[in-house]
Amino acid sequence: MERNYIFTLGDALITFNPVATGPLRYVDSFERKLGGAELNFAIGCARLGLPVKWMSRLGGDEFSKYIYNTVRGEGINMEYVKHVSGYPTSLNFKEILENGSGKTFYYRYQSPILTMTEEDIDESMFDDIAYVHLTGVFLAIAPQNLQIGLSILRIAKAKGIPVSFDPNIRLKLWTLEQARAAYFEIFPYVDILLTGLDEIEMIIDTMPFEQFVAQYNISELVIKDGANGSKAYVDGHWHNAEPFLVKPVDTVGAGDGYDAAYIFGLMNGYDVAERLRFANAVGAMVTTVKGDNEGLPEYTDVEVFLGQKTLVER
Ligand SMILES: Nc1ncnc2c1ncn2[C@@H]1O[C@H](COP(=O)(O)OP(=O)(O)O)[C@@H](O)[C@H]1O
Ligand SMILES: O=C(O)C[C@@H](O)[C@H](O)C(=O)COP(=O)(O)O
Repeated sequence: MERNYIFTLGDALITFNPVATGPLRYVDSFERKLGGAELNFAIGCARLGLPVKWMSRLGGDEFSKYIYNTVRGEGINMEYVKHVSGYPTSLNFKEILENGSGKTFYYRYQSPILTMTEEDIDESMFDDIAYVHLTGVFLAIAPQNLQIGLSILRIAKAKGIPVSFDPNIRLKLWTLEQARAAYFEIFPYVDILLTGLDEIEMIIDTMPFEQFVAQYNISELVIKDGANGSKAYVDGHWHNAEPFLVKPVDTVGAGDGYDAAYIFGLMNGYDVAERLRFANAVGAMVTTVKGDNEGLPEYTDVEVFLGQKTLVER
């Protein structure tokens, strides 16, 4: 069987984007949108043209139907998405400031994904998988999710499937100590670590990056740094990539889009410099559109952004 799919799993959110910037308490209207770190990643992959499977659980409410139809419309494989009744879709209200930076206010107590167990993971599910991508948001949502994540990673390791991981640290969902304990169980399975600069510093504290990757046998440490661009430590060398100058309106989702773009680069044989440049472009593009995933580009949009192609508009 051909291995061509990317596999990810996580919780979907209905994300309410404020129509005005500033403190949430003064915002009286919101736009109903879609979120969830791994789902944003899956949409990012699908828009770039990569086959992707997103595993999840959806409730039986109206929001879950909207999510199902939207995700299906993006062309994401939903073989491992099931509806469960009695669990309402989780909500996320965003606060956005003038500079596009955001805060998250979760209403996420009984997510449908709490019904997922280790028994839902089966070796045969990975026969056609080329890459596995997990993030710390899934791990943070329920205590049993670490064991689910580890089962997936053990299968990936046994089958030689490369694993990427984004800690996506969310201290509104768990404590730093809980997060670190889980991450250090995950790291030995990780090939490509995609992380924010501030979060990797929180996780490994004063340990030098080079020592950390050697200790956990991580082949690529990719560090995202917002408006400063990104860098990677690969094969014993650091590679820096300049940021693109954009006017951000909503920075939430840039990291998820970056991850999808970086994996796209790997799957298409880009060298490190090309991967970083391509992913920087996608991250920057995401910040220019309101919503976690509305700014995720198709491949042609990136070519246009990079000046490699001219679009005929009318
Ligand atoms: N304001 C910005 N200007 C230009 N590029 C940006 C901006 N914000 C994010 N990016 C791009 O998106 C990437 C991911 O954003 P970042 O905020 O660092 O991710 P995360 O949310 O995972 O911490 C950055 O490394 C950069 O390439
Ligand atoms: O899944 C969540 O809890 C939050 C996501 O919906 C959120 O949009 C997100 O993860 C964005 O992350 P970023 O790409 O690091 O900004």
